Amino acid sequence: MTDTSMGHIIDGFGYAKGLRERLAVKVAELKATQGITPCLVVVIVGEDPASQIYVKNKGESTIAVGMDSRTITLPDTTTEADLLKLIAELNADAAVNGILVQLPLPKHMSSLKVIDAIDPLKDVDGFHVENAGKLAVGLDGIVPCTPLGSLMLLKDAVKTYGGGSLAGMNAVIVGRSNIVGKPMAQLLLNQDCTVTIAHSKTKNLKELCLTADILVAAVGRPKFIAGDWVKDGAYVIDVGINRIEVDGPDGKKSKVVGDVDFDAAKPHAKAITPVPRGVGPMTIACLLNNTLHAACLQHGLPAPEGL
Ligand SMILES: Nc1nc(=O)c2c([nH]1)NC[C@@H]1CN(c3ccc(C(=O)N[C@@H](CCC(=O)O)C(=O)O)cc3)C=[N+]21
Repeated sequence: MTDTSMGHIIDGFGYAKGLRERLAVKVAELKATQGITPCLVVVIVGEDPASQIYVKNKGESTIAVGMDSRTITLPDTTTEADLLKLIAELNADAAVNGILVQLPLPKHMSSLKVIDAIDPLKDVDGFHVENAGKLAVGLDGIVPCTPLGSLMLLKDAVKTYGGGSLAGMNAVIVGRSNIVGKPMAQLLLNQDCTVTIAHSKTKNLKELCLTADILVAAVGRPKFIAGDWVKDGAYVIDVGINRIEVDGPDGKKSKVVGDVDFDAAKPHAKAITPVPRGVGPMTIACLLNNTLHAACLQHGLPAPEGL
């Protein structure tokens, strides 16, 4: 590749580190001026080892920015009624500012019902219908962490490498989940992008992707987006976190890859997020951002600005 204005790697890890540092300053201010220490409670049901790693990371990052962190681990055999009862207790506990119930939940529970039970003001995932609805109609609410973090990276990259705003860009989002695809579409629409949401039934997906100035991959399938699906000069945001087995020097080992074939896509892209160290660390940093935001809302204080 001779064109040095292409293939920039978006440093999500570094951006997230900076965001966490700025959050730590705001948390210290809130403590000093209001005597409030934001508290995040993470609830995990079952013993899925991958989930436990994320939960441990979340807890450590929460403490590192000066917030209080509690993790509640419940057995797989917990009933939905028991989980709803716990959520009601956390809703009523004034010391708790944010509640995150780790997904997916065991099959015998309805995640919609569980999320619906969380006080929307404490819903730091931004998954409650009230927060989803606010985002859809353009009211201030809590915005889901992964789309929020993705937007921050995208705005920064377009500013750095494109010189302008997102207005008028063609955005194609591959994936229509409530957690990433749909809220990402709302955020990009609010930025005056022309947004298309693609999914498993979309016809001519490759051709559609090739129209994208902004391509967001949130399908959950390793390397699903091939290099020749990326238009030259596009901004590529890879939301996928897929653990795959690869051959290492001493047998099989596990590795994390995205939904985009990074090596093949990079020469086409203006800028692209890697996996790991792209969107993932931003998800955690935005969770802390949302916890601080939630604590402010609950105390009738304005949301922190300039982060
Ligand atoms: N209610 C709920 N909210 C969530 O936000 C939520 C959830 N449930 N369930 C599980 C998924 C997964 N998730 C990740 C967050 C950060 C990284 C992350 O920081 N990954 C690093 C390391 C990846 C690695 O090496 O394993 C990276 O991408 O660089 C990964 C995964 C949040 N989730």
